[in-house]
Amino acid sequence: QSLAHNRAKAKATGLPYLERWISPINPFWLLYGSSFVRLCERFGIASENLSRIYSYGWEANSRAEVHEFANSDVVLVIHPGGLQLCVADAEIIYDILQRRTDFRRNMEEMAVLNVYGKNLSTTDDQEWQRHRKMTGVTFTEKNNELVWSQSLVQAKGMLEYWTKRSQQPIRSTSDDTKIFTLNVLAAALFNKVYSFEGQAEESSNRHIDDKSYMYRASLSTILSSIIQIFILGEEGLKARWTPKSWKGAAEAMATFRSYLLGLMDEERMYMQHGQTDRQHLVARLVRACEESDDGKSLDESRKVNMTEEEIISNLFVYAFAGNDTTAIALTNLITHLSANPQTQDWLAEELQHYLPDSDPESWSYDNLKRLKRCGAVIYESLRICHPLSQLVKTTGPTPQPLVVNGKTYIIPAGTSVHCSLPALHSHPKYWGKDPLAWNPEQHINSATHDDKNDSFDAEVLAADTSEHFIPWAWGQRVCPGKRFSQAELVAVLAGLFRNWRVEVVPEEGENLDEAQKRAWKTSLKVDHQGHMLHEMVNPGTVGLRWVRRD
Ligand code: HEM
Repeated sequence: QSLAHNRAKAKATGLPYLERWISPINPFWLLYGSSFVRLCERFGIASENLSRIYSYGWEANSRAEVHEFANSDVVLVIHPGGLQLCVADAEIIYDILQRRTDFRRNMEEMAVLNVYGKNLSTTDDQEWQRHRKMTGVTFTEKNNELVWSQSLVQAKGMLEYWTKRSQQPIRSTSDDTKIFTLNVLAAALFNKVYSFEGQAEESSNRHIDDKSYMYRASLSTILSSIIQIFILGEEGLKARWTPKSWKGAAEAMATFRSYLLGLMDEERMYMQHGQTDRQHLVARLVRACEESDDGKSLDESRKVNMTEEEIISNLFVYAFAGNDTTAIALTNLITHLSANPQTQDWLAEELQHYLPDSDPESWSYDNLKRLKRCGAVIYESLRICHPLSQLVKTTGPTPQPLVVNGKTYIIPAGTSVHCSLPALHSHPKYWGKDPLAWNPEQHINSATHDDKNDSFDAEVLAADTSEHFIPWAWGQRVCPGKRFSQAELVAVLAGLFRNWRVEVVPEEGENLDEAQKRAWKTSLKVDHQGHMLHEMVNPGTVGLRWVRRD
C-alpha cells in the first residue's frame, strides 16, 4: 500500500476524496498525533488540511462540515495505510447497517478491545451470537431497576461531594462522573456496592485491601492506556525501556484480572452452597462455565458456554462499553445544561411535578417513562456530542457497490467504512439551518400543551431511534446497554436537578453570559488520542458550582 496506490483506487470510484499523509494507525500518530496538530495550530503553522482531517476526533469535531466542504454525503479520506469512507446520509447508513455480510464490523480497528482476548465486541457471526446470548440475558428490566436505584444513591453521593466543595469551582466533573458510572456498573453487573468517593477523597484515603479501589483504579488505568496496551501488549509494556506509566498499565491489567477472578471464585462458592439463582453478569457467566466444565448435559438452548478467558474478556468489554460511554455522556450533559440554564428550569418543572417528595429514596423506577424531558435532554446532548462517534465497518476482501444519490459506486475491498453519527446528527437536511443550536424540546411532542398540571402527561418523548437519529446504533449490533444507560442517565439527572442547579463559574474578567458561551464552546471540541472514546479536550477549564433551588 502507498498513498499513490490508494489515490488511484479513490479516483477510480468517482467519489470525492481528501488526502492525508499519515495513517491513523501509525503508532507514533496514535500516541501523539492530536497533540502535534494542536501544537501546529497554536504556532499558526497548521495547514487547513492538517486541521481538518488529521487529529483523532476530526470527524466528531467537523460533524457535517466536511461533507459540506466536499459537497457530498459520502467522502473518501485516503492515507498511506488505506481508504476510509465517511458517510453522513441516513438512507446510506441504514443500507450499510442492514448489509451485515457486505459491511462487517472492522475488526482491525476494534482489536484495541482485545485486551484480554476476543469478546462480544470483537467477534462476528456465530461466535458473536454465542457471546451476545450469554451476556445479553443479564440486561432485564429487573436489572435496569437496580441501575435506577443505584444511580440515585450514587448521584446523591456525588452531589454531596460537589456541594461540600462549593467554595472552589468544581473542575473534576469528568473524573467524578467516571467514578459514578464505575460504581453503578459494579452494582448492576458484578453485584458489588461501593459508596461514592470523589477524586480528591480518593487520593487522600488509604486503599490497602480496598476492593472497590482496586476495581476502579485498575480499570481506569487500563481504559486510559488502551492504545499503549494495543501497541505493546501486556508483556511488551513491562520491557525495561518503557516509562513507569506504561509498566503501571501492565500492572493494572494483572490487578483487574485478579479482581475479576476473585469475583468468579466468590460466585463458585455461592454455587457450592447451592445458591444458583443469582442473576448478575458474573454469576450467569460463571454458572455457564462451570456447567460446561462439569460435562453435565445441557439442554440445547443453554449450550452456549464460555471459557474462563472469554468470561474475563467479556467482563472487561462490558466494563469498557458501559462505563466511559455513559460517564462522558453525563459530563457532556452537565456541561450542556450549565450553558443552558433555561433547560435546567424546564427539567426541574417536570421533576418536581412527577417527584413531589424531594427524597430520592421515594422515587420508584416507574418514573423512568414519565420523565420525558430528562429523556429529551439526553437525546439532545448525545446528538450534539456522541462519545463513540463512528460505527466502523469494512468492505473486507470484496469490493462493494453502494448507491449514492441514485448512482452506484464501487467501494474498493479493504475500505474502512465510517457511519458518522456526529455528521448524521447535525446534518442541515435533517436538523435545519442551525443544526448545532441546543434544542431538547424538538424531541418532545406536546400538541396539547397548556399550563395545567396534566400537560406534563400530554408530552410524548420521541423514540430513541429514528431514520436520522441512532445514538445507540441500530440493527444487529444495537447497544445491549441502551436501556441500562437510559435508566442510569435519567436517574442521575433527577438526582442532580430536582433540587439543585449548576452554574458555570466565570473566569476573571468574564460575565456569566460569556462564561456560559465558553462552556458550550468547550463542550464541542473533542478528541480521542490515546483513547477509544471522544471526550472534551479541556473539561477542567469549565469550573462549575452547584446551587440549591429556592
Ligand atoms: C450513553 C451511553 C451509551 C451509548 C451512547 C452507547 C452507544 C453504543 C453504540 C452506538 C454501540 C454500537 C457500536 C458499534 O456498532 O460500533 C454500542 C455497543 C455496545 N454497547 Fe453501548 N452505549 C452506551 C452505554 C452502554 C452501557 C451502559 C453498556 C453496558 C452496561 C453498553 C454495552 C455495549 C456493548 C457490550 C456493545 C457492543 C455490542 C456488540 O458488539 O454486539 N453500552 N453502544
